[in-house]
Amino acid sequence: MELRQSDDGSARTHAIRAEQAYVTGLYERLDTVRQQTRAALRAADAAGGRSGYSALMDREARSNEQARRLSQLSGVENGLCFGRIDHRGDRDGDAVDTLYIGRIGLRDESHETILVDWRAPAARPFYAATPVSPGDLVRRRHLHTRDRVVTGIDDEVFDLDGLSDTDRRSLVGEAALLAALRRGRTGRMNDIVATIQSEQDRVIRSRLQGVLVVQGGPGTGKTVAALHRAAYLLYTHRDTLKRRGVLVVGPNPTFLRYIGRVLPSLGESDVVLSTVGELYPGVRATASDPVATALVKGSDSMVGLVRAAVADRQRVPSSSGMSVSANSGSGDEGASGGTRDLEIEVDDMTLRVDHADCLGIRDRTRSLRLPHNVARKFFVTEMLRLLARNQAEQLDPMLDPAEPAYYDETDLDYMGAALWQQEPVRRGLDELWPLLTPQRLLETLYADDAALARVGAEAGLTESEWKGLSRPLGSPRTVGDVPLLDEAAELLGEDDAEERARRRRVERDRADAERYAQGVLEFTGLFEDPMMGASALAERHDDADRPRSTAERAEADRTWAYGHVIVDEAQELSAMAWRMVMRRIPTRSLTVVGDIAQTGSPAGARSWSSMLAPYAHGRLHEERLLVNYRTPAQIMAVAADVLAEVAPDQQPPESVRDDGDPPRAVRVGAEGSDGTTLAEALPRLVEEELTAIGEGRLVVIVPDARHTEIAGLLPDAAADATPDALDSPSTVLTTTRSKGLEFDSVIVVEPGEILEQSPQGGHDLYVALTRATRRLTVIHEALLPDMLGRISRQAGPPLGGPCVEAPGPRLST
Ligand SMILES: Nc1ncnc2c1ncn2[C@@H]1O[C@H](COP(=O)(O)OP(=O)(O)OP(=O)(O)O)[C@@H](O)[C@H]1O
Repeated sequence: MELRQSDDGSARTHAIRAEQAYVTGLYERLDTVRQQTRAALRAADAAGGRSGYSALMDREARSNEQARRLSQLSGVENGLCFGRIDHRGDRDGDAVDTLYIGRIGLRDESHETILVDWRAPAARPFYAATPVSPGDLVRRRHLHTRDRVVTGIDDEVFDLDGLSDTDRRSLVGEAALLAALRRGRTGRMNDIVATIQSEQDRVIRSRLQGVLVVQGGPGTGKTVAALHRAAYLLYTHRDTLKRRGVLVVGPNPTFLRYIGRVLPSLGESDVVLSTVGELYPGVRATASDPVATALVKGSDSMVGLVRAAVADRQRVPSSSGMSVSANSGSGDEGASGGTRDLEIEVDDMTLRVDHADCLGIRDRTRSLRLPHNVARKFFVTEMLRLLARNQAEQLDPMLDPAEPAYYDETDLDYMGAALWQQEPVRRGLDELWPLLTPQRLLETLYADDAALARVGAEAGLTESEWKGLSRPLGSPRTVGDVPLLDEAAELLGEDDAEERARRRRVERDRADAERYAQGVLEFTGLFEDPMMGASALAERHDDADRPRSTAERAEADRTWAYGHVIVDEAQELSAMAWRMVMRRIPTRSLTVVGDIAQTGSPAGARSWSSMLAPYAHGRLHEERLLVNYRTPAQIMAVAADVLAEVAPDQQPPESVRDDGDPPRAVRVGAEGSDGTTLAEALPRLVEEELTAIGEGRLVVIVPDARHTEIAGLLPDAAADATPDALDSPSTVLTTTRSKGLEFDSVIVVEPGEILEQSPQGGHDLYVALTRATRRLTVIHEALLPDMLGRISRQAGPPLGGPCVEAPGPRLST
């Protein structure tokens, strides 16, 4: 496209006008495509033709595809086109070849590309070109738009000689990146599709296979790059990933809500977002364990513990009246009591099975190496046979057991089946080899100290370790329990007879409903209407088993194998959590995003290779992000001092921004202040900071133990870590809950206490200090830790008021 300077305006104005004309054309085309898709959706919904369940499924699939396309087209309204690249070249004799880059690809009526999808290979130079290696790019232009209006342009010129005189005059310099970074925060992460940097682009376009680790300090764009990678992979490997889906694992529901808008804005909504605490279908765990317990539950000795817990429920009768645990399988019955025969009272008769026979059946059942619930069928059948034989002997003592007819297996099976209907028989056998859910297994284990001691010893736990697991029945489930549930589910397996029966029932009911609907249509005379079929009518009244999207099916299925998994804040995952995640991705196609320097969980990672090598089978590839796009340099310098103390081997990232306000320290309630208490000073400080940031977001980050107290001082701030907490202008969070988030203003309360609160306290403090995009204040009664010396030095000498502060808004007294 040739830009011409008009007589009545600057070259820039003219360039914007020209871009506006192009962008208007793109929106017109978008409107047309939307109309066409809407019509296709209506047609798919109304399609008649074959009736029956499979035809219904086909129709649903077509309709879902059109609906997905329509939602993609609606998601790209804002910032449809955000850039253009001019290649050196002479296609059609032009001096430059121009491509426009946007959120989706568009073609005009004659199938010429008018907008290139940002994920397409042709768009790559827009992100990858640098002044050092520009390839054949002459210029990269960012287009800024509001609604459908072009409000500005930014150019980066790689080859001035390649531009015409007019083009050169129209160059504008405002850096698109910095403009994006300076925007006030809204509590929701935005996509960065217009300003992806080349190191991030490498991450985004890395190949699908293998384990990609993205290590980077705070604010380096790990999360946002990982989300763009999800969109890129879905675009590039649509066939594979459409069937298997993509899972994004984040640290908590607030974080998931924070990032929740990015993928839809990139036209991808069919992705499962989950925390570790929600990864087991039907479970929503948010509570956490004390540090020592979390450490034990996260360690891989839990593999042995869960295995021993299952074996502990495969019992033989004992003389102490309770069933004897028999973990060893050797026949040595352990400490719980001596041996006893199985005795069950049925119809005035005591049925008996020898202890040795019970032991033999149990060991044979175990040797099948089937999951516990699946193997139960064998155990029960064998036990029933022996009970039936005993019953036959007692009913007719004259029968000679040596007589062949006596041992007719069919008779015994028949008698056994009748015995299975008797409550005492069921109860007796259930006690020996119960049908177990993972939840029941763990809850009853935690509530039974004797079982914990047995099972803990078997798994090699110390007394204090297994005692840390003890808790009463009905206690809230913790996030650390979820990987153990998953582990237990693997060992227990499912007896899927019920599910198969359910499906048969659903199909039968659907056929009934269709027959009934056909009758209704005939009765009402509507059967001649081509828009109305019996299956469609039946379906209107029953959509319980309607075909669901890949994401919906994946989310509901514990054994679903995803096509790709992205784990964010991955340093927090314990060894047990990794086992759970890896079960969901047998192909090991993963993106692992995190920062070892920010590990706060006692059971989290200290090194990527030690955590991931066992799974990666040599296919571990690491990319590093080194530039901090969030935290201005002055604030980052304070955080870097903390990092140097707590993890001297880790490098802090370099800030791209130096435009924040100087960080400050405010001392209250002690020497150096006028005695103002924290309770008086904090609400005023919050108010001042909110005024200073205008429309943005503020967080007060507190030591774990003081969350309730400090939330009580700030009634207007959101304090529960609910997903919508970030909709409020101010929020009170612990460091754990603030992971991955960012705020215009951050107030850290009593950093010394955060430092001391756990062995990982220094890392927590580093996380807290790096959440700020503009302003950081530390408020404290106790002396500041030495590692925060810079903030007090920056603050200068005490002013004699309640606070010691650097330039910037002062706390009014
Ligand atoms: N290329 C970019 N263009 C515009 N904004 C960017 C870019 N890269 C990162 N950002 C912004 O920088 C901020 C930090 O990004 P992000 O949260 O992804 O960092 P992170 O590495 O995950 O941080 P942390 O480890 O602290 O969670 C976000 O606001 C993000 O939108």
